[in-house]
Amino acid sequence: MLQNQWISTIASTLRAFDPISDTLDILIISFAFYQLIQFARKSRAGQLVKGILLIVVFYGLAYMLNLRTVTWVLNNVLTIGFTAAVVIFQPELRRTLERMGQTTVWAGRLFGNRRADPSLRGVWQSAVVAICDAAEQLSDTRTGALMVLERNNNLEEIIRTGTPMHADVIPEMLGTIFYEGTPLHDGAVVIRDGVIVAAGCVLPLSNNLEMGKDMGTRHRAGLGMSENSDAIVVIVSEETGIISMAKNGVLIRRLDRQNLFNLLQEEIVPPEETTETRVPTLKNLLRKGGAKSHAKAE
Ligand SMILES: Nc1ncnc2c1ncn2[C@@H]1O[C@H](COP(=O)(O)OP(=O)(O)OP(=O)(O)O)[C@@H](O)[C@H]1O
Repeated sequence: MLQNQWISTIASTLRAFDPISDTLDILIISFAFYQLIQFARKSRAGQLVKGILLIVVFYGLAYMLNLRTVTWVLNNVLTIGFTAAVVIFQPELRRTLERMGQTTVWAGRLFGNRRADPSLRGVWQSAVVAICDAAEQLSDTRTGALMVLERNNNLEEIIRTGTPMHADVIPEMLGTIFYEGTPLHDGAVVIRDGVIVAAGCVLPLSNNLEMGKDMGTRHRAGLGMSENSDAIVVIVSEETGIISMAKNGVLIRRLDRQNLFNLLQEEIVPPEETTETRVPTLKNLLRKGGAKSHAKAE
């Protein structure tokens, strides 16, 4: 009897299946679950998600066995727990939403993706050479350094914690900033569009428990910055002289000048302008539109 009921339910569900909208439905839900699992795995919310799943399983069992009081308690625990989780994991959720908002290449270009702006290619190319030269020299002299290379995520809040400046990226300038004893040597330098825009900046520290004991707070700050934004961070250890690069919460260690150059070239230097990349950005169109109307007015 129960079996027949199940079969007729499945049959009616299959009959109502719309290949287009239902496939889309399944794909969206699968993607959402995949993102949720990724979020749980990457953040400290992993244990919490396991706990919630356990409560959901108990809730299902209690419901099937018609345990009314247990069902009522678990129902309330889940409702309150969900609200509490949103409050407790607000930073992680915010970061995840910000990551989702990070534009794809095309959308990025449309809204003015600096990473793909060919007009910055020259300035970034010489900045990358200077950063590599400086990192090598600082490593030789065991001078600690922290350099944040801004990409698409705006680092205005970080810049505000330091001293604003506008200086070309040259090895001598970086060497002077990080020379112990100078007022700006503590903290990080922020480089935007191939120009040093601030020094002595305070970065968010990473909570990563897997970081080696041989790494101090400088590395923790560099890693934290890369977890909280799409910036690339170059770190020179004061103790060991080891050069590292942090990207998306991953630290690549023991780089020599050539390795660092190759990585930065790939990550930071905008590609050469070709007919394919010559896509008008919304920003440029607005700028051009503004310039035209300005010219007409004159
Ligand atoms: N939150 C932060 N933001 C920016 N810079 C930081 C931050 N925390 C530490 N630093 C930088 O790191 C320096 C101190 O780091 P610490 O002494 O822990 O590292 P260390 O022992 O020199 O090791 P290593 O350089 O190998 O990481 C500070 O002087 C400062 O310049």
